[in-house]
Amino acid sequence: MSYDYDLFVIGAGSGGVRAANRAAQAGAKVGIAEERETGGTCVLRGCVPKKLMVYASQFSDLFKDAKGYGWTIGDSEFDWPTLRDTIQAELKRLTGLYNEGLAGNGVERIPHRAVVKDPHTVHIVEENRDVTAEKILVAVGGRPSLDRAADPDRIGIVSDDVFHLEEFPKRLVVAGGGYIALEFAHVFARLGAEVTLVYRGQTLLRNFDAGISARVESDLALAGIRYIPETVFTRLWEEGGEKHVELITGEVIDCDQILWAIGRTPNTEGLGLDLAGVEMGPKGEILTDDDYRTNVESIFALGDVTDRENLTPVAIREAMALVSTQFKDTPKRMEYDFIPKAVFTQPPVGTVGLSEKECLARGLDIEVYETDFRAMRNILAGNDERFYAKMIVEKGSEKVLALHMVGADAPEMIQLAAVAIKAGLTKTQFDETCAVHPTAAEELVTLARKRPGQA
Ligand SMILES: Cc1cc2nc3c(=O)[nH]c(=O)nc-3n(C[C@H](O)[C@H](O)[C@H](O)COP(=O)(O)OP(=O)(O)OC[C@H]3O[C@@H](n4cnc5c(N)ncnc54)[C@H](O)[C@@H]3O)c2cc1C
Ligand SMILES: NC(=O)c1ccc[n+]([C@@H]2O[C@H](COP(=O)([O-])OP(=O)(O)OC[C@H]3O[C@@H](n4cnc5c(N)ncnc54)[C@H](O)[C@@H]3O)[C@@H](O)[C@H]2O)c1
Repeated sequence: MSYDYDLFVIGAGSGGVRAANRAAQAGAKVGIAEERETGGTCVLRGCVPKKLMVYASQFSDLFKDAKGYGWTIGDSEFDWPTLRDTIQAELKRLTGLYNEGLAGNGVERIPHRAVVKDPHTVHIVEENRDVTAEKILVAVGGRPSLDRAADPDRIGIVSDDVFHLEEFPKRLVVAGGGYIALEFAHVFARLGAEVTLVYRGQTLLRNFDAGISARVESDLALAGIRYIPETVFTRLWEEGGEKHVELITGEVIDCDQILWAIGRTPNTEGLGLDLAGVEMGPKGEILTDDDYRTNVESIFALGDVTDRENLTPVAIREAMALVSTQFKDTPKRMEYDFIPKAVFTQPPVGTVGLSEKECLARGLDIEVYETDFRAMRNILAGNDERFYAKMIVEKGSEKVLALHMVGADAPEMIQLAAVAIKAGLTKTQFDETCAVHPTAAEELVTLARKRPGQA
């Protein structure tokens, strides 16, 4: 049987684009459909514009810190439309580069919504035509969730909307306690907004090590962010040019914007997967085996739509493993242990390996080394920000199992520490590595302080 394509990819985000390019480079005939712009969440509504906003927001602390170093800074003023429009122009440039990359590799790009019709057929909705493929890859990602019961009129915004706001919100209320809620709470607070964070749970970043959660919570106060845990929104409304949110406690907060950052939902609604017989989980995530194959032999899925580890580098590595296995005859699998993670709070989080709680739950015999200091840079600045690090070491083997940090440059440090930790290096090997002085990172090769009570 002959098909129009060897591989047809639905969704041109981080995972889809990488799979399409690599499969085409390996000689496959590839098509890719995208209903919005090429690049997907990370490039257009996630990592990239978020990180640019983080950079923009860091200037306010720099201006404050500069005084202690002898600088007199005149009145500084932040202009939201300038930042918003500059970011959008940069994203347009990046989308263009992604399109050029696909074209350069000979991938046929269809700028429309596509849905699955049967195990080898994809329907291009706007063109009302079908294409056939030997293999179909579903890489449609996810979208921000919101609580429809509390917000039936959609008064609140979601992360996608943040990058297009007409006006800068002087008072922002955020629901959530994960990556997105925390990153935006810090960004907006530093850009000058009065921020309130409302979280339904007790422990922020609940899947992280408890040391990180505790430090991230105390850093909210340093940033001037009001934090209300164990609370949810019950009602949102607009009146007199303002937005209002009622909390389950009965308190009403008047504000300019309300941001839902309560998780993401896989984009599988109306995608035809049920017609093709593809199995999905309770959130609508696509279930696959370790080679990204669904229960339907010719249909594959990866990235956020599978709701494993919803991170760009994971989607990209999954795509490369898929192409190696399916199109290059060199089977490969993504390794999910030791995925380094960063949360771009201020100061940011960098982490790799199991949390202390997970180590204990697995019955591992561990030693915990901790450090908590005020970095040199902050002393003259009169800035109370601290650096926290926890290293978890397996007793006996001395292997470093995990490193959890909150502090300036932690995401940059964790990328490199992850190489050593994934390679299975021991605490002694860390200690035998000469320090770089004066840095905060040197603490990682001089960690001597075990938690009190440990031998
Ligand atoms: C605010 C925010 C910040 C983030 N920050 C980070 C970060 O700092 N670091 C990090 O690693 N990760 C971050 N992420 C997560 C990261 O963006 C995702 O993990 C990554 O984009 C997943 O890639 P993907 O290919 O699975 O899906 P996506 O990038 O979401 O791509 C899916 C694409 O499919 C398209 N599509 C959907 N349905 C159809 C259809 N039927 N037909 C055609 N096209 C369709 C969509 O329009 C989209 O372009 C962030 C996410 C958000 C929301
Ligand atoms: N730096 C990064 O790498 C980065 C940044 C942003 C997003 N991401 C990815 O995107 C995913 C989605 O991010 P997210 O922050 O939306 O989800 P999340 O799952 O990380 O956090 C959502 C949080 O909201 C809480 N919540 C749920 N309902 C609530 C309610 N009604 N009121 C208050 N709180 C409520 C949940 O308990 C949870 O803690 C992340 O898990 C991550 O994989 C990564």
